[in-house]
Amino acid sequence: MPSSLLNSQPVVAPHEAPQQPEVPDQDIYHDTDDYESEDAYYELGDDLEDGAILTSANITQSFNRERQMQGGVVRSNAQKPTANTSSQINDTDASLARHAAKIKLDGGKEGKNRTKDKSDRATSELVMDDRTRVILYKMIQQNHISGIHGAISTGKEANVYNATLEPEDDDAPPIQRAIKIYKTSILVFKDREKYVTGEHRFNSASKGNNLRKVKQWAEKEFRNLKRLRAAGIPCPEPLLLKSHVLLMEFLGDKRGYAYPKLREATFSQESQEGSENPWRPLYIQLLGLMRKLYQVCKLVHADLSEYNILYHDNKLYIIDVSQSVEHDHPRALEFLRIDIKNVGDFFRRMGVDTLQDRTIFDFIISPEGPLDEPELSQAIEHLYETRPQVEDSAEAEAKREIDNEVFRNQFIPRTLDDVYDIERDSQQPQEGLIYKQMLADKVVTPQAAPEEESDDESEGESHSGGSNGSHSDESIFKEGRSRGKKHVDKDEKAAHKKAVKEENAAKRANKLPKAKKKRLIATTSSRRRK
Ligand SMILES: Nc1ncnc2c1ncn2[C@@H]1O[C@H](COP(=O)(O)OP(=O)(O)OP(=O)(O)O)[C@@H](O)[C@H]1O
Ligand SMILES: [Mg+2]
Repeated sequence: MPSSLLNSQPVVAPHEAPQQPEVPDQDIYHDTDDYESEDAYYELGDDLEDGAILTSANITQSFNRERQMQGGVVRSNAQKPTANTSSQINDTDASLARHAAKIKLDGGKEGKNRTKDKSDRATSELVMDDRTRVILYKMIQQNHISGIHGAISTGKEANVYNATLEPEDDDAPPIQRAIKIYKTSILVFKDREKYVTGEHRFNSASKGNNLRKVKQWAEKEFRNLKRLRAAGIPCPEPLLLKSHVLLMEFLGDKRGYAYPKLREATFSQESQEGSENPWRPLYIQLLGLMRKLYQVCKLVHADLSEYNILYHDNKLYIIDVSQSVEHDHPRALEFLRIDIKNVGDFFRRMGVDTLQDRTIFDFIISPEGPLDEPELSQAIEHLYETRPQVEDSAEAEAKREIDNEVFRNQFIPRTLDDVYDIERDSQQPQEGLIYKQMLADKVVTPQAAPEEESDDESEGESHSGGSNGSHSDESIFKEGRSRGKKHVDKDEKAAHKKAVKEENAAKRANKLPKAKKKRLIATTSSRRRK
């Protein structure tokens, strides 16, 4: 690949803000410092199918799109698009290809924590198309890594490789890194669609070719990992994102062995001999992390299980957050419920006395309560202490399982519009409502909505005491702010209408007449033309 192609100007992807400044070549990588503020992808040949040959035809398309995105401002060398039209993407570029020997995709550290799927060979080939190879070469050239030493995991959606960076100090051991490369194979897309659809961060970009979609997931993972880090949730630090290739901190030892997945965790002889099941503290730890993820990061993992948690030294590390969704995603609570089930199933298999799914669900989504350790663990212990006492019989166990099953199959409305019969539901104690978090439980103060809520003040006062189901059924509705002005007193409505009318009349008085405005526009634009 000729260097002229690599150095060509970046193309702004169609879904991004056109006013973004162009970035010089060295900034093509999103680095961790400026990433959050940067909402745009800057990428060469965004519109190409993965692995496609760069021909003069699609260069023209890409150039035209770029021009359109820049509001029709054509660059000075418009006749010569910066990409090389006479070469193909898999032409070798001497300066980059010399790095080829530093990339080893197969093998890796055999034996220890290595996961492989059936089509290992095919998948590693698939993921290493020309584009990916060039990205890796550039990472080496720009000294983000020094080499790749084999796969840690080759899966359906992504391969993860172990890479190292040689430190400046020759005596120091190499710095371990992990590189996750998302696959662009068509098979994985259908499954993933549900996480991106409804995700407001990705609304405008949800349509597009495979590469673009894969880039969204990579970007999602990068951003989500940053949020987790910011919240203090143990996870790999995301270091660099380039297209569908994510460079991150390596969770493992100095020799390049990754920490085991939770399902493969082993405990010291000592902790196994203790009276407590060694899995229990990990269960408590995980529930705390799930609450923090929801409350602080505003995310639901959406694929949480013993496979996406690494374990080391009594500590859990959350990984694989590319499918995680915002807590206001239409299906967030549904995904959360599945996460809770998977986590509970695993720990039950490990012999832990787990809490009911519904109890954990409420604990995670309740806005009140602690967000940090040790208070988080204490709050969970409190849930154990206060749970209804059930005998330890097979019958009681079956009942618990039925309760869990009922909860898992309960319909979770996305909004109150989805609720079939809110009045009927309101007759039930609010504790039992799966959508109770959607109901207003606080009085809306006059400051928050000065105009409409002033007459609710007196009503509100009497309910201001309790926020957790302490009010009567009726109060649920009184306290909530109804839509429209149905609840407003007639006289007040009239007064409001009058005030609005007067305001509009005042505005009209100062308004520039249409004809005058037109004349003004015409004269200024004709002057500009001259
Ligand atoms: N930062 C890291 N450090 C060490 N090992 C990692 C890291 N990230 C991932 N891994 C290893 O790679 C495996 C797969 O990673 P991950 O779960 O992120 O990929 P994936 O999206 O699940 O891929 P697939 O679902 O296709 O298998 C993990 O189980 C873990 O063993
Ligand atoms: Mg995974």
